[in-house]
Amino acid sequence: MIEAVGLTKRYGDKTAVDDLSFQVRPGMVTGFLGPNGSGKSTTMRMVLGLDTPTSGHVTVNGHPYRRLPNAPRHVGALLDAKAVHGGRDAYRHLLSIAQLSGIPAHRVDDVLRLVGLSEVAGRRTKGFSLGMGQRLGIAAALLGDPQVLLFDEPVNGLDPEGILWVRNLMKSLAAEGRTVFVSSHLMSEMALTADHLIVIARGRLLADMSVREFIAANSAGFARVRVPDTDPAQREKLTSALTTAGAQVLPEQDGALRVTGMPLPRISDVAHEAQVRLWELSPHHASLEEAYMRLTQGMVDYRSTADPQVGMRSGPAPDPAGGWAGEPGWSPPQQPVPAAARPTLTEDAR
Ligand SMILES: Nc1ncnc2c1ncn2[C@@H]1O[C@H](COP(=O)(O)OP(=O)(O)OP(=O)(O)O)[C@@H](O)[C@H]1O
Repeated sequence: MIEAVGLTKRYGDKTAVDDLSFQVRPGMVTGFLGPNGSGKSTTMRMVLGLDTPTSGHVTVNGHPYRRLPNAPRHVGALLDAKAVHGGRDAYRHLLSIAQLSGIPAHRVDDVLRLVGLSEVAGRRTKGFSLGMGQRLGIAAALLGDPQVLLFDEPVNGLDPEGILWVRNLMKSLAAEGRTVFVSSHLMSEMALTADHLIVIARGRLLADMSVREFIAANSAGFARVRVPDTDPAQREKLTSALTTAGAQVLPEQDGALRVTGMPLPRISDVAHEAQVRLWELSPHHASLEEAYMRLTQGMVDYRSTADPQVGMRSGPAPDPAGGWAGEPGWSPPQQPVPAAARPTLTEDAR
């Protein structure tokens, strides 16, 4: 268990982490989300005793990291996979960590096997690809067979097979009763991996709840409605009838309509009364990515010039009723969505 109470870190005028309190419990994967520069890495560094809080405190299994007896046997972390002595081979890199931490040497072979690097154990790490470096970093985190694990962006640079492997690894570590705290920018991946979410922005806590509760609380469901493509006038007619009846209607790029503020049976009735035939009337379940974008809108410090959120912001305000996104039986998308490349960053004019 990781517990932060009033955790605060200031660098001069900059408050990187601001009065943060949360618990990361064992037996589940807890996702740590936040826009760039929101304080995730600073928080993780304070958990690991690499940075000292300005005020507040954070403990691991009841002790500050620096006072944990034999800390590497209790806590493993992947913070920066590039922070490796490139002149050493993978085996020696891990062996030196094991020796410094009093971990038996046979664990090196165990973790190399676990992460799939046994065959390249004798190769210098400076020739490693980004994905191999991530696997080596994960191996180092697992060396002490710790009960508490922190991973900062563990799927960075991994191919789809590697991403699936990390997902299954996180889940199996949690299923063994370990505490797994993982930050990521890949919302689709978090939806598939995490049970619980801690979301921060500008150093402050925005949400601490299950993935399912998070989506229900931060998204509004909508209906997709499609009329026969052969008759554009029908689309106009339906848009007008639905708007008159109190719904909000937005055109989708593929010709369908996005309707909010009206239940599906009522949409069907309005279409029937307007004598418009429907080819599609389907509920849309918001994704974690959409819910996250809504929650953190206006709280990002950096934004790309070609803003990928523009389409989101033109949508209606969040519906406090939650629409049908919160219905029982909701489940996250099963197909991983390709991750958007990180945009070029420009400082937001605030
Ligand atoms: N050593 C430092 N000195 C001064 N400012 C710092 C330092 N470390 C972090 N910061 C600032 O604190 C804020 C939080 O940074 P942090 O790296 O924790 O965010 P993050 O959520 O991990 O970001 P990202 O998702 O981009 O990795 C940023 O504005 C950053 O510039």
